Amino acid sequence: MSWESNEVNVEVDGKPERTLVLLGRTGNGKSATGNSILGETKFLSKTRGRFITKECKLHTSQLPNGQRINVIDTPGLFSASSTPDFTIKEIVRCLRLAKDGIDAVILVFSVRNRLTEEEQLTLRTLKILFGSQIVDYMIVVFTNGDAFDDGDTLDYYLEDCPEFQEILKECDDRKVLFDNRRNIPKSKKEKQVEDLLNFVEQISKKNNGKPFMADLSLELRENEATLEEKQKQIQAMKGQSKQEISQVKKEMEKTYNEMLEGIKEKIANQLKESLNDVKEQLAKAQAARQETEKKMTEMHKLSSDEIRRLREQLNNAEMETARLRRQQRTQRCSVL
Ligand SMILES: Nc1nc2c(ncn2[C@@H]2O[C@H](COP(=O)(O)OP(=O)(O)OP(=O)(O)O)[C@@H](O)[C@H]2O)c(=O)[nH]1
Repeated sequence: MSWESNEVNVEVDGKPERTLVLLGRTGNGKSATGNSILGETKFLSKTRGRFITKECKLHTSQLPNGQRINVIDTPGLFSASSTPDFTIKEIVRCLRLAKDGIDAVILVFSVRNRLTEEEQLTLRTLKILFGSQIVDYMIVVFTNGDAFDDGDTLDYYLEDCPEFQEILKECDDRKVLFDNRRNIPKSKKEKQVEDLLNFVEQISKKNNGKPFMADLSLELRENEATLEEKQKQIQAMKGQSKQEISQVKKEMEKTYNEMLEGIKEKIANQLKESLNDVKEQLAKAQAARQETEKKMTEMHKLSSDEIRRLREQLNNAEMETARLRRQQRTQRCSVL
């Protein structure tokens, strides 16, 4: 229990618990945002040293209205350095942690970091990987709100960042600015969390209370429930022979592994598709950049040639003027 009774007022539609997943590049402030949402430091954020989130983790807090807030922090899942195996493993871990599905996907960006090329393709990647309905659950959090302490605003900042336009348009402009520093005024701390959680409630209403990825989470949970049931059966088989017990154990492990492999394969196929798409988009962007550079070099060469030509013309004209002057002088001398 972290938020005290008079803090963070959110109108809830009765759901006792909400699960939020934080996604974003390493260093954008996911763990720090998770702590701000929970109202206390539960995730390790690299304030000092070089702590990097290595696997999906869940922490929980309770709001004054009794609602539990589960926050899942993730490692940088879509960076160029993450292998597909690692990403699949972490997505499965995240789905397992989100027992009742995901109520909101929080995309975390920092107003202090420029977007990388991969980040610019975030929306495409997420849509291919998780389906286009992901946008109905998305909220964009911009961290390092303190960068605007001198009076700038997020809207003013975004005017200069066309790369965010599509993401924000697709998620109905659900965006919140977070200042994750610990010693900020209490009212500021509460307001940013309240704004975020009000968006979560809005999302739930819009999606008729159905969380995101609920089906896959349910599939995992049901299989885990079967697994637990089988384990109980094994414990109850005390009178049976070792052979019989080992047979049931084997069957149980086989069924569970098959289910897990099925889910992993589903995710792997979608991941492959999204990685190919990212590769293709990056190659296109690189080709376009090379083409522009080539054109610039040609233009530069053309203008250098032009300058050289004009300079030669100028030299010739000067030489001609000098020649004419000399001629005039000679003529004048011969007349005299
Ligand atoms: N001034 C300021 N610093 C922030 C803010 N949010 C995060 N930071 C700092 O940014 C750095 C990175 O934050 P993290 O929360 O560790 O980032 P992360 O995205 O979780 O990174 P990984 O754990 O590596 O995935 C830390 O030093 C934070 O203290 C903010 O709003 N303002």
